[in-house]
Amino acid sequence: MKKFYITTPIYYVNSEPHIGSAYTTIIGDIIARYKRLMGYEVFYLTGTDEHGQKIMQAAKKQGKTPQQLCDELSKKFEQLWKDLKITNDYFIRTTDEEHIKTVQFFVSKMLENEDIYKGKYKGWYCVPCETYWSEDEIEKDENNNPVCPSCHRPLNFVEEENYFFRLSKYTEPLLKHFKENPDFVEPEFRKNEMLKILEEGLKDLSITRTTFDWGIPMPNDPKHVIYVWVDALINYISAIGYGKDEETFKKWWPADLHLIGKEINRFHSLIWPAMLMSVGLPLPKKIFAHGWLTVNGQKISKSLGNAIDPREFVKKYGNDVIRYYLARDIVFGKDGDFSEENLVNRLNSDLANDYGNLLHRTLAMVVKNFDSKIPTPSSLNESDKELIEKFKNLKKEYTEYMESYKLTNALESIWSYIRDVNKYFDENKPWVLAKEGNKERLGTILYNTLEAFIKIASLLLPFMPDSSKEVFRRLGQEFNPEFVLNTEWNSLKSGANVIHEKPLFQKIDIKNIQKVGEKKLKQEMPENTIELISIEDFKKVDLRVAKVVEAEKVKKSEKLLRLIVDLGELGKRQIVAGISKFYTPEQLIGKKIIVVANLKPAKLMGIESQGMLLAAKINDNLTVLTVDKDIDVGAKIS
Ligand SMILES: Nc1ncnc2c1ncn2[C@@H]1O[C@H](COP(=O)(O)OP(=O)(O)OP(=O)(O)O)[C@@H](O)[C@H]1O
Ligand SMILES: [Zn+2]
Repeated sequence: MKKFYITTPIYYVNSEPHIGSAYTTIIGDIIARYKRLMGYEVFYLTGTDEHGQKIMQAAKKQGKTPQQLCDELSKKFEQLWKDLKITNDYFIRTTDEEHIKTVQFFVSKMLENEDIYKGKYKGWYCVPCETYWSEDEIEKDENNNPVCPSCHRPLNFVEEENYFFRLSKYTEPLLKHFKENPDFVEPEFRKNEMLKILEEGLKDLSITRTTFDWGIPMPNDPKHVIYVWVDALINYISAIGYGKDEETFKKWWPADLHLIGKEINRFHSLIWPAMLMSVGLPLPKKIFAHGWLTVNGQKISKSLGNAIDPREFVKKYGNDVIRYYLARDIVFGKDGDFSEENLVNRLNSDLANDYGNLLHRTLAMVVKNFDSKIPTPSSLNESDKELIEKFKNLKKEYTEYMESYKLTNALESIWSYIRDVNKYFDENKPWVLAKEGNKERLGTILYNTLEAFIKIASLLLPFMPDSSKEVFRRLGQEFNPEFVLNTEWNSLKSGANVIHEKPLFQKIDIKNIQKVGEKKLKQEMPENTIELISIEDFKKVDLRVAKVVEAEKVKKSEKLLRLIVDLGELGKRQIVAGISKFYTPEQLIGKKIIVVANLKPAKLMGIESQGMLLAAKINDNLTVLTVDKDIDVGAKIS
């Protein structure tokens, strides 16, 4: 039997799942169900990533042990996948005893192969991404603080004795693999990003940490815990028995598809393949890095606080509608804004109007003219033959698109056919035939429309499992989409009793909906958690009213302005502020603003800044704080 092994990333259990994590899992489920429909034996894997500093910090914030936090949140992920009817075959947790053993076994092999050495790591680390960054990779924020080039959050400086993986050694073999397997990473533009990194040459990777212990101990030196990404990536083989059940492992490995978000492509397309090369295992066949769901152009994420709870949407619109919307409206591979308006539009026009209504109209006529029984077709004319021919083309197109993961295109093709079937129905005017009493021709048209419909429902099964099953029930057919698709035409059993109930999809008036909107999920990330401070802490900050007396742009900087401000009794100060995108120097001169007067001086682009002005910022908007009534400069703020 043909087999297909597909994986999602394992999700960090630092907070609850959101629509972004659901997106990957739903897309994975669509692909898994499609492959099963095509006769493959499928293993669909998902799970949770539970080690590392990020989880440890989240647990600490909540006064829990990391294990407690992991147990609680991992359950929520597992439950959500059940609620969303995800057909994963296994759910792996990186705190599973078996996984821990496998990771140690894998790393021991890397040690045996002399791919690991001891060294000193000195550089930056992003806890939210659990990623190391070198000095030349980091970015700076407007206050010149180092931030992560991937998620733009603050970085920690790390200096530790670590074990390193000789990743650099695999630059050439990886380049060769990329050249020999041009479809290894998709989409193409994501592959090119990886090639660029490879062409610059890979650096060795620190793969252990010593400053905390929430991780898997290094087998030869348990003071060190294994870097959480090394631990996480191994899940893809530990779940299928690597190192303990050779037969199962051989059956499934190499994976056919690692489905991931674009921000973790480097780990999957470079580091993971190098790790596999190191222990002599074959590489996965394909890595597909999809885009992000965004809100107002920003990534939906737990830590950005714009997370949307998928359960609310499922409750309101149903599982199939969400699945359809995500696959149809967000072009697979690219970023796309998640919008409830667009979702409702898709529901109304594609699902209720084009699709559901066709079944409704046809069944109404079967009830009225054929005593609720599927009629028997008679001889075919040109328009019938064209309908059949067009389905053959659709099936071919659908298979090609689905095989290359062009899910959005596959749905477009199906809808183009649905419009053809609607046209076939309308142009043959069955209501006229009914009036004329031409039962033979009427029966043929209704039969063909329903045959087309059950075929469409079968193609849609991976996308909308509930409504597809419902179509079989309403047409009084045994649920067997494989049979329907493998039968050229006339798969429907005539004489079967149909069920004519309310339409498959109900339209919703966009004006009357109360939007589910953004529901803030619990925030566990430290930088976003509101931390309580005492009044004494607040009093340490000396805030004063100051007047801007001079302002100019800092040469060679897009962001910085140099200001001279008058603080009255405290004299004049020079302040450098990252507000040039929002204010011209002229707009600031004469303004009374708020300044932190007791901040340690710091240099920005070589210019000393002797304080800091206060400004409010959200998304791409910034405003400098001023006073409501006139007051003397130097006035204290409390
Ligand atoms: N906005 C999104 N759009 C599409 N996929 C997403 C989105 N957010 C998360 N994912 C999926 O989840 C994976 C990352 O999982 P992770 O647990 O790190 O979620 P996260 O919300 O991005 O985390 P955090 O905000 O805490 O950094 C991505 O690779 C992708 O598969
Ligand atoms: Zn980051």
